Amino acid sequence: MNNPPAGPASPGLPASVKQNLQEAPDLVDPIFQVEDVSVFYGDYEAVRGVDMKIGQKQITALIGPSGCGKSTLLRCFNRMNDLIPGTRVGGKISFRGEDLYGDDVDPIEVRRRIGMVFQKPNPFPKSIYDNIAYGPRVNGIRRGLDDLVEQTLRQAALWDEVKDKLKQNALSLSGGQQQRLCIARAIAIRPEVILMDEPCSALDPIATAKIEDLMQDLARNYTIVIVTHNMQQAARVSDRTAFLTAELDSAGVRYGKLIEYEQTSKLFTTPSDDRTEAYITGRFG
Ligand SMILES: Nc1ncnc2c1ncn2[C@@H]1O[C@H](COP(=O)(O)OP(=O)(O)OP(=O)(O)O)[C@@H](O)[C@H]1O
Repeated sequence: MNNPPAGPASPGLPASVKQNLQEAPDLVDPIFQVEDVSVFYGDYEAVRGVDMKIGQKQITALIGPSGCGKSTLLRCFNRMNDLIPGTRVGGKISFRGEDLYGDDVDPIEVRRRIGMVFQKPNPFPKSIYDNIAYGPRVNGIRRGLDDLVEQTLRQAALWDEVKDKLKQNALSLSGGQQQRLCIARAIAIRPEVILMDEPCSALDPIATAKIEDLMQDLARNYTIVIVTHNMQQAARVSDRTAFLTAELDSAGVRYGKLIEYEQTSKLFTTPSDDRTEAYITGRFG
């Protein structure tokens, strides 16, 4: 992160996106604190030495070229990497001040508090209603499910489209509706954080716009961390952006590295590292 300033920035974002870049609130009281985090798949170090803080009720975007470790880093935030055999996380991630990887921490409880939405919509092959009610039922909620389902679908901006077909199979919905249902399923158990791994990459621009609007609504109550390949999306929705890239170490081994982490408005207008500027202007990646 010590490169000289990149000079006058000429990032390749459309003027409409640049005009709307907002100053993010200050990063006080972060919900996650990441200290010197490295992730290994067996002997391979996919991500090396990441330090960052994630703001509460903010949207944080992770961007960077393919293979730089965005999804790997994202999965660290709710211990999804634990589910991949041979994966090891070094360094420390604190969640609300507690070591997320501490011996007494239950990873299932972690994933209840920190939900995840994936690239490809993956509703259960059950009714729309049961997709939403599933998590609350598993958590012992039996009463008031109808209200909870309605409230959750409203929060996910899906109620009006599905209220007359709650018993219909969720797989009959469009891709964009399925993804909003997956977001609704994630928020039905009232998590504190929602992790999103390229949630719009399988969607058309109209469905993408709906998810982006939804994210901004949800950020009033939830912390969101999103991996996206779409820089305009990062610029449109996020408060802070982290740019990662893959570098070669002295032994010629590739590893993912955090290059710059800043307010989104700053990163996309006056990046301080040449590599960030090259990426956001489309000169590499
Ligand atoms: N389960 C795994 N086992 C071994 N190596 C993996 C595994 N998952 C990812 N990797 C490797 O770790 C590195 C980072 O991968 P990751 O998927 O996190 O990158 P990414 O930036 O999210 O990429 P993309 O944008 O293409 O999705 C890559 O070299 C990848 O091959």
